[in-house]
Amino acid sequence: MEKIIVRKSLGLNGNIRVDGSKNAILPILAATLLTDEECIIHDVPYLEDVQVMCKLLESLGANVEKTENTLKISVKNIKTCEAPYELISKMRASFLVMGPLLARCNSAKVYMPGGCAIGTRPIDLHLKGFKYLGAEVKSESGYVNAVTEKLTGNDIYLDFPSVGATENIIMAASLAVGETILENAAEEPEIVDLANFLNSMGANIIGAGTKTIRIKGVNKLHKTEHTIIPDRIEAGTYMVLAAATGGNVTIENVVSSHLQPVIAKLREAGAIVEEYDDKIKVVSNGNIKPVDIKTLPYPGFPTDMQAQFMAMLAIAEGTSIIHETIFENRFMHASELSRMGANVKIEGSSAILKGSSKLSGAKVKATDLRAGAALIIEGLIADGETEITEVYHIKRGYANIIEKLQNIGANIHYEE
Ligand SMILES: CC(=O)N[C@H]1[C@@H](OP(=O)(O)OP(=O)(O)OC[C@H]2O[C@@H](n3ccc(=O)[nH]c3=O)[C@H](O)[C@@H]2O)O[C@H](CO)[C@@H](O)[C@@H]1O
Ligand SMILES: C=C(OP(=O)(O)O)C(=O)O
Repeated sequence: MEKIIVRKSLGLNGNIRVDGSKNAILPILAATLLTDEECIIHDVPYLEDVQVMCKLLESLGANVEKTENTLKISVKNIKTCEAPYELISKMRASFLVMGPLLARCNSAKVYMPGGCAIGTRPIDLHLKGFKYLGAEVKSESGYVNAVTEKLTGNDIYLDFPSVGATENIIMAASLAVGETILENAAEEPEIVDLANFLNSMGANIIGAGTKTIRIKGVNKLHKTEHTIIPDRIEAGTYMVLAAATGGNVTIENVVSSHLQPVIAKLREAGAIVEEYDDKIKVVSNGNIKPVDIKTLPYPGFPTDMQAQFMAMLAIAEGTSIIHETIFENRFMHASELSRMGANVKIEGSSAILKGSSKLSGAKVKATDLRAGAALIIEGLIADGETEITEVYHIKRGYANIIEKLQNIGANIHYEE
């Protein structure tokens, strides 16, 4: 069983380049199903999730060509409108093929992506969107079946600004007849990247990045070439890691406007954060001040950075409170961090952290992707050695993380 071994490594120093965004490329890969022409995608992060999505596209009829950091995808013909269980069940984002399949073939059968360690993660808002666009949607045992004569634009209000539902609806509405107005849409930068990708294929989408998105359906989408935005969560993870270890690290290939809540909270915690055009430098003496955090939809503080901050705040001089409002079960990392000496108590959707400077390495388990990142951060500031298992979670979202951290002086490696 593969493990990550981490030893205390303070004062990390150097540069790290961030890859293209996982959460941007996954919907964009799904969107390639909307055209029979070739899509070329640059700055591709070769993550486990990207490999799964490519396999899923291939199972539906895509021809996928990989070269260094670039993917060429053509889906001349859709072979089947049924997305297989084995691939859909591997990750949540696989459900994003439903909107494109429905738009291109007028029918789709997709297995439920299911819940996961961070919450139940229902898909009701995606399905509500398809129904409003004129599809007949049936949830059968374990899968969703949807058919339509032709999708038709409509006004859709999302009860919650779900990232995935916004993406699925935008993709489906792009080839619908007439206009769709999506209210209370998610505003994440990854939504903007998807809309830019679709517009470059000939779609007519305005308002992405705001709460109201207008999509005028077009008859056909065509070939395109697109570069994925930098991964703000990967960047944020390295920023926290630099602050927690008392480092001096420059993170390259970042859009600092995507990281404002993370920057603000790091500054409150005592780190110096300098913003440049496409770089951010984090300098810290390792003395962390307590801060309170509340996760919120963008532009609020991202839930995907909550675990990493918890790891850092474990050594703060005082009490911090973290309130998780997006997922109902996203504190699985708390008990793993406690094994290393973090003083954290969970009360409903809040975690109360009493800073403790005494952390020591332990055998711990990555319960999900960001939990895994948090354990790496904790391992770098804890005395002795930390052994992290279930590292496949970490590989879902961080390409070459071990090499990147070794390059800035971290004592970390894989072990079989
Ligand atoms: C691949 C990808 O982009 N993943 C991101 C995406 O996930 P994802 O798109 O799954 O997240 P959503 O924004 O949809 O989910 C947010 C909340 O809405 C709920 N919900 C969602 C859909 C639905 O139909 N019904 C419903 O109740 C979810 O259970 C959750 O509690 O946004 C999350 C919130 O920023 C991030 O943590 C994930 O990293
Ligand atoms: C929760 C995450 O991703 P996903 O939605 O792909 O599970 C994440 O990136 O932290």
